[in-house]
Amino acid sequence: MTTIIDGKQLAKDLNAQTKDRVASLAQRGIVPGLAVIIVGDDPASAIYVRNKHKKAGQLGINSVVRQLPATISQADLLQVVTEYNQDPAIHGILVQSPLPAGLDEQAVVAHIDPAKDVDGFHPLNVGRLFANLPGHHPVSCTPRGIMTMLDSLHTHLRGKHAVVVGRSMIVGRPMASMLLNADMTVSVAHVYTKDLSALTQQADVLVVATGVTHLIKETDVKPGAIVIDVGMDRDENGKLTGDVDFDGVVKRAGAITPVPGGVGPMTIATLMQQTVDLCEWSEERGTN
Ligand SMILES: Nc1nc(=O)c2c([nH]1)NC[C@@H]1CN(c3ccc(C(=O)N[C@@H](CCC(=O)O)C(=O)O)cc3)C=[N+]21
Ligand SMILES: [Mg+2]
Repeated sequence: MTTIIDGKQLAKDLNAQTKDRVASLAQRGIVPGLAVIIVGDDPASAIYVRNKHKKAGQLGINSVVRQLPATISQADLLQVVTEYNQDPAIHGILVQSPLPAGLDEQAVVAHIDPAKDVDGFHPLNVGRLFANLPGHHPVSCTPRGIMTMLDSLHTHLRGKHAVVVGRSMIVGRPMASMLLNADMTVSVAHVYTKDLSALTQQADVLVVATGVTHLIKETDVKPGAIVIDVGMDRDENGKLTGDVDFDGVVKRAGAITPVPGGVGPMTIATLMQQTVDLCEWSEERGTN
């Protein structure tokens, strides 16, 4: 029997925990604050930001959405980040990706106070994850949410083989680091990988984040494998689908995430979790 990993339900469970933590903070007069900066008027980004804002409100997080024109200068954008860096009511800052052409996204991310870097994209936090340094630090929300999904299966990961397909800064690379930090043997595949299928067939845990619709078929998967689909692709009818051919792979996998209703909802729930983490950590340090 194949386990369908219910990302919606897991997100609900995680959000309930986050809401409890927010309530405990409220008893001490503390409200976690999240600043979401959105530049330009990309309609998909607007929907994502609205969803995050709505979820934050439901959990008692104070979310501030700052809509900026696509014509804003790099210097003015950095100044907005500075403003939130200095605002004690804000614990997490997120700059919605992608930024319009002409703006330097890496420079903007590097300008965020690492202690408020709720996406975990700041180079300092990327380095902390890569080095597996001890202590509190934010990490990329999608792979962290995937680790929570893996935890929910209560399977032994140590020494098992994880194959991550995709090497982006947001998913593939931090995912590989987290799986390595969980004592897995990790392979990272990408667009230049030769004989991808021979590699993916060795995976006990297979994470696919390529943006290539239905790249992974039933015969690419080891029987009983855990298959995590990070794809958010549109099929020929405009319907959301993944990088994994779910209908085929579900026959062979031990566990699999659907799209939609898998990794996506967990990403948002993890963002909320990490906003509250940042708030609690700043309280522990006494610096906010
Ligand atoms: N700085 C930054 N941080 C982000 O975390 C970030 C970003 N920029 N830019 C855009 C991407 C995209 N992203 C999604 C999160 C959840 C769903 C999600 O909940 N998806 C639902 C379905 C949504 C639908 O039906 O369209 C699902 O998979 O079930 C989607 C997309 C976060 N992003
Ligand atoms: Mg999903």
